[in-house]
Amino acid sequence: MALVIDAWRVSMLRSHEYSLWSAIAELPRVSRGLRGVLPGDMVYFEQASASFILWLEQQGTTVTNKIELVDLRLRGAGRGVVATQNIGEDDKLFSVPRSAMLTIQNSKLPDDIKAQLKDPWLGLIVAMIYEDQQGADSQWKAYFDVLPTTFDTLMFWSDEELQWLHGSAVANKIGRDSADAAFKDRVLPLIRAHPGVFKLSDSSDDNIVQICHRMGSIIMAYAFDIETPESENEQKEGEDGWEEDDMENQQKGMIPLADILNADADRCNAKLYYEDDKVTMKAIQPIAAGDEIFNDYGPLPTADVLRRYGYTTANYAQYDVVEISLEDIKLAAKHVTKFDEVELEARLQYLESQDSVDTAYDIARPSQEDVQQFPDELCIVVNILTLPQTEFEQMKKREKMLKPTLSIGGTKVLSQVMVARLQQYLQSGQIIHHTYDEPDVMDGGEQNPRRKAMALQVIGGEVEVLRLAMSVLDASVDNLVDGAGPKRKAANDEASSPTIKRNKQ
Ligand SMILES: C[S@@+](CC[C@H](N)C(=O)[O-])C[C@H]1O[C@@H](n2cnc3c(N)ncnc32)[C@H](O)[C@@H]1O
Repeated sequence: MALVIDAWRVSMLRSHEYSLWSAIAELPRVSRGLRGVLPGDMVYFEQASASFILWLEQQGTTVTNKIELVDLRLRGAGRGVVATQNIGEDDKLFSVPRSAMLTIQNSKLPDDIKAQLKDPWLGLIVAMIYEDQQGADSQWKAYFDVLPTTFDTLMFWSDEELQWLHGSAVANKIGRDSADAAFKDRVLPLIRAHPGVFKLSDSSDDNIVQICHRMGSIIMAYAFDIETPESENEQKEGEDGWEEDDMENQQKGMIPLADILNADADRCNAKLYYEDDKVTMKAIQPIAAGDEIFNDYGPLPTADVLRRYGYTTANYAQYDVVEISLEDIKLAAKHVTKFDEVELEARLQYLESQDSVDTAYDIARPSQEDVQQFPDELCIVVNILTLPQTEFEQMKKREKMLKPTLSIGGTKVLSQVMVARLQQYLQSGQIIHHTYDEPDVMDGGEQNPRRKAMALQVIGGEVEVLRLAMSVLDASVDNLVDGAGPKRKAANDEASSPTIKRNKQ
């Protein structure tokens, strides 16, 4: 099928002219509507898009004339791609040559520096810093001009803003300190050791670490795990007779245009296919004219979408989870059983010896496909922690683990944990003062109302998971009298085998 780059370019330039001029005519109205988007930004945004499209063509990218790059800042989604005509399933949307990808291999970073960068993430960060510093001399200049310079990912939230997420385990997963340490210990010395290469001699250490954070955040939200071309695999296979592990065949890289697609759970309608010399984005279902083209970020909880990508939509709520820690479980077990530390510790040591205890567990929504609301591993832990002493001794002697069907004791422990977790969420203050549909969350002089609204969405989703879990635990009390326990999904029923499953999370 012939892909028509000219039509794409012309259509883009037309739409560029149209949107540029109509935007200028409507500036007072548009800029009021676009929070934080100033008139100068509008022009720069359009120009950067137009240059990017010309650059794609120069790089050998081919694009169907049925799609268009659009400005979605009104709904806080930056740039995106929409269908301008109906698109059929399997239709090619665009192909990007491998030579246009920004990878450490394709970068002009000197080979001796590349050789020192074994970590794919840090390697790509350094390659991007190098290319960005080259300015107009970089192959990717026009691409850098459409990449973001500010972020709403959690890495960039202030401590005060992170308080809005109080209760959610996501606040502990940001990894700012470890990223800082990696940048200071491994990237900074490399950059300082090659002042002629990186052109950052005038920048302070803090400044360079900030640049690392910018590139790291772009990679987190935009990069792909790039599959090695089949031909290279065959070559390698031929050399030593062994097929390489899939993970080893992947490197991190930026794929211009493929990464302009936004994503939303349930609305993914396109997929990237790797070929020897290029990657091709294809429609995986019919797409109607006017519809946005979406990629897939996978089944991520809202909290992780916010952490990694800096936005939230209601569609990810189906994957929301509440993390409960082993510490929370121990406290609740102590309260329910009245066992002393020694007794509880003996059980934990036993679980540890069986490789059957983890530091935290996720409680999921009951509706989540192929995911247990209460993981079997968790059920076994709370059952064993609450087992009467004689039964615990017998179990050890028999060398057989309990079934993962929740016991009365286990259910009580989990109920206690849910109550304790709910209190932690309440301490964020958000649940008390706001509800989902209270628009005043956007007002009240808050410095960053969008961030606050997104935090509220995360907390609201996780509290809903807790509420659903509590109602299942409550309802199971009657069943427990018959020893049935809370219902689990049929698909997971193999887990009720008498031996414990050993898959650590
Ligand atoms: C791979 S990029 C997509 C292109 C991006 N919109 C741009 O203008 O560069 C991922 C980023 O796009 C934004 N994004 C992706 N999907 C979104 C959605 N459904 N709603 C809002 N923003 C979205 C987020 O800022 C995310 O970090």
